[in-house]
Amino acid sequence: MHNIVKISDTVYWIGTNDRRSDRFENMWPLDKGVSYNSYCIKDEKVAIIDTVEFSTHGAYLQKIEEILDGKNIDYLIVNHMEPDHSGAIEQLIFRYPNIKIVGNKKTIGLLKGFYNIENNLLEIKEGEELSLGKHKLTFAMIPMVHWPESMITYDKTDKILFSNDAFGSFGALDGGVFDYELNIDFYEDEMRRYYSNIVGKYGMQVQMALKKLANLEFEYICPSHGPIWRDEIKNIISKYDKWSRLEPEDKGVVVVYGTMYGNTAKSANIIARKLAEEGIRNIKVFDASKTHQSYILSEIWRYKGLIIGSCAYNTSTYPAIEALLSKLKLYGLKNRYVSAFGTYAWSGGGMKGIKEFAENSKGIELVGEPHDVFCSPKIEDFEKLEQIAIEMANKIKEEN
Ligand SMILES: Cc1cc2nc3c(=O)[nH]c(=O)nc-3n(C[C@H](O)[C@H](O)[C@H](O)COP(=O)(O)O)c2cc1C
Repeated sequence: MHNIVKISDTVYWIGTNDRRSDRFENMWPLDKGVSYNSYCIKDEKVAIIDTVEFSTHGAYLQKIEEILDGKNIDYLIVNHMEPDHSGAIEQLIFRYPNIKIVGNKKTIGLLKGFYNIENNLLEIKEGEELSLGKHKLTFAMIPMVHWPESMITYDKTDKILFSNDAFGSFGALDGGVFDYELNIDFYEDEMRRYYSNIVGKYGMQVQMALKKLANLEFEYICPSHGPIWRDEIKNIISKYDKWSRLEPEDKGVVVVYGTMYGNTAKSANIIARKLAEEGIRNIKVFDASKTHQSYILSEIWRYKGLIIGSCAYNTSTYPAIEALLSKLKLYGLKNRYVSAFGTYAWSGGGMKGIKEFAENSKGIELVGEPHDVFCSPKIEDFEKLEQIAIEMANKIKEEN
């Protein structure tokens, strides 16, 4: 068989890679692509778990045809209805008209909504079992991770967890599919980016899902994007636990600023240099207009310290910083130290949004005295900006 990956004797990865789309959800950059993972269990009965994004359905159907070798598909299990996974359902039904679609009550509503599908449905409930012959599958609901119909499928026989978007990552699968075949650092970063961008708002629901998983014994986690996890299962579960509790992973500081003419950037550089002199080794500096929010959010999820700067812009915070703050508020960022700085030329306003965010968000501690620089930083500003860095560094160093 060509380009078909076996997880066990009868379970296959039949996903596709997308290196063509610029953005995921038309928003998050896909510099290194993304995979849409689908799986096939070929037992007495044949089940497919999720499909792929529409644009890759050609390669997908070809793989299925090769694996089936003339057999029919009995079930399509729909763990998630987001179109990057449900995008080839219509094509699958067209080729295999007797296929029964398995989902929960909410899946069934969305099948009608997106594709006008109402027939040949099998509604399953939490804990119910579906037998394929040797393979016994059970289902658990993980609502709002990150859609209401989200569920996971567990293969009791081969101890495989089909985890839906949980534990998924950006990044196409460049040959390697299993974690032990890959450079894990890259996918860990892409998993953090996926988590913070896509799932970040639903930490509480992820915590509930993790509690359900704790009762299952599995040898493989097969998510809907990115690598299949075997050797790194403990590691990725512990990362998910941290991220969903909004606990930082590492000591370090993100410095992010919004600037039109570079004066706010000067202040950011002064702060970053002082952080380094104070012994902070992980310092990530971003111009919010240049680096996509996707990457900045990911680093904010990683580190405990966050220093935000903005020039005044029409009495308010610079739009690129405002957009970032609005995401942080929506996602409920907490357990962070935050400092503020700004630049202005008449009545100010750049730091307004940052201070409001730091003062009004639960679990955020404002560190240091926010400092607004008149036009461009001068000697008298340097000390105040450096003081912010010193106080932030002290807080970070106090952490275990
Ligand atoms: C379009 C525009 C709007 C501005 N709005 C304000 C404002 O509302 N209040 C203020 O004090 N300064 C305002 N400024 C001045 C800038 O904040 C100031 O020049 C600052 O030094 C710019 O920093 P930067 O070099 O980092 O862009 C504005 C400047 C521009 C170009």
